[in-house]
Amino acid sequence: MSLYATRLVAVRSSITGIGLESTQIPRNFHITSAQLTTTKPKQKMPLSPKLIGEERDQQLKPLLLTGWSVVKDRDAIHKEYLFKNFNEAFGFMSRVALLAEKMDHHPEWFNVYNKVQVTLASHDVSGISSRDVKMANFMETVFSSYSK
Ligand SMILES: C[C@H](O)[C@H](O)[C@H]1CNC2=NC(N)=NC(=O)C2=N1
Repeated sequence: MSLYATRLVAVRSSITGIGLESTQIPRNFHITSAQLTTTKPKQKMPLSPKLIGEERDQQLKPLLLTGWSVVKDRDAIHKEYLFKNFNEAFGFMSRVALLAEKMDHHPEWFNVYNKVQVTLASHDVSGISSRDVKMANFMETVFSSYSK
C-alpha cells in the first residue's frame, strides 16, 4: 500500500471509526467538508415547556422593563434595538448568532442599517419558553456592551 493510500485509510478510519485492517478504499473515495469539520452529532439543548401562568410572568417581568413586549396576535416577545451604525448592529447579530447555533434556537429578526427588530418564540411549543427568555437576556447583555 502506498503512503498516500495509507494516509487516506487513516483519515477515513478516524471519520468512520472503522478499523484500519477492515477498510478498503473505494476508487471514488473522497471526504466532504462536513465530515472533516465534525464527527460528533450536534448536541441539542433540552426542550423546555411553554411558559404559562406565574412562572411566565416572573420570567418575562425583567424583560418587559427593558423594552421587550409581548406580540399582539401571537405568543412571542419582540424588541427593536437601535445601534450607532450598521457595524454595531451586525456585530450584535453575529454574537447572538453564535449562541443561536449553540442552542439550536434561532431568532426571527430584521435588520436595516442600525436597526435590529427581534421576535422570539419557540416553534416546538408554539409559544414562549425559557429558551426565548435566555436568548433575550443574552441580547440585553450584548446590547449593554455597546456604548450608547
Ligand atoms: C429542527 C430544529 O432543531 C428546530 O427546528 C429548532 C431550530 N431553531 C429553532 N428556533 C426557535 N426559535 N424555535 C425552535 O423551536 C427551533 N427549533
